[in-house]
Amino acid sequence: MSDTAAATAYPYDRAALRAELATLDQVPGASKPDPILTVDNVVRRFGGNVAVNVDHLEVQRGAITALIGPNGAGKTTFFNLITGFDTPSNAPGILASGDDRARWNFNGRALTRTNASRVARAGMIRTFQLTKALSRMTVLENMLVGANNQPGENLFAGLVKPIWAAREKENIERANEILARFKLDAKRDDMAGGLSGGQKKLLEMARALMSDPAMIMLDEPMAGVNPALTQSLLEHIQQLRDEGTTVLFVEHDMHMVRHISDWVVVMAQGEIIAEGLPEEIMTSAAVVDAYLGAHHDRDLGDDDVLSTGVINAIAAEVENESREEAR
Ligand SMILES: Nc1ncnc2c1ncn2[C@@H]1O[C@H](COP(=O)(O)OP(=O)(O)OP(=O)(O)O)[C@@H](O)[C@H]1O
Repeated sequence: MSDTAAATAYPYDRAALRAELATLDQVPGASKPDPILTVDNVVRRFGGNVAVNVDHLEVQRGAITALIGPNGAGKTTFFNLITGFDTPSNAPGILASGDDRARWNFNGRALTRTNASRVARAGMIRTFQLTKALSRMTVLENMLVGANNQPGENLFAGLVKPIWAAREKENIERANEILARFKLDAKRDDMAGGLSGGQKKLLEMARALMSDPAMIMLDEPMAGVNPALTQSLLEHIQQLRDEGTTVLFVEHDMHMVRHISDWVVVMAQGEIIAEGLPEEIMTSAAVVDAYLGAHHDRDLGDDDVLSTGVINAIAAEVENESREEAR
């Protein structure tokens, strides 16, 4: 790409995207210039425990958005809901119009309460905190499971050998390309069960790309990855964004959050309590005070800083500020 093309290739040019994000209100539920995902009124209860209670969230197309928050904040449950692996607790048809209050739209399509395989076909693909690599299949076979044009998915195509064979060939070629990019090509015929934890994470991300998603949702991509593979994972995520894929990821590793995200959403006790640019979310005076108290010399990159107490302190701080502004 020429320099001029790169400079005008918004939203995939990071500097332009960042500049646009910097003009936004840094408040929970902030409107984005071009949201790929919009979520409203999503509630999930487990008995008396409200795990997720998201009023409104917009995820900017083409950006890397980090979803952070302490253990039990509701991040994974939120991922499960949006991707059809779980269903909201709001009763459908609660409005007089018979409309479902919980709703989310992705890439121009209503996906509320849509099952996981349809969500995947709509272009929203997720990975899991604990990798779901199928250990008794080879690496290549795992990749083929990720293709969303598998012959078996369509009875007609499955029965007609030429269509089946052509698709399989196409899928194998694509799998080979992606495996090479992730430096897993040498492992192609090995059982996935024999890969290291970090390689399984890479395989999971590689498999997610088989269906060419518009948005990839990564649940703790760095957990269990050794330092040697960390850099490689970071580069893959940034490369995806640079190619136009929207990335939404949950992560406890604050160095990673600060290093690669364009926007940060903070969740606590099921709610979105703050949103903003990474440097502002992690260094704004209110947040630093709330996180660190007297320890101003400490780096917010430290994982342990994100304790529940600290997040609750931020929530209180944000609430106080909005109350003062309302006066
Ligand atoms: N299947 C379940 N049954 C009962 N409670 C659940 C279930 N899944 C999650 N929860 C509860 O919902 C809340 C949110 O959990 P969730 O795993 O979504 O948080 P999280 O932010 O992803 O945490 P972590 O960072 O530790 O992964 C927690 O209180 C958790 O105990």
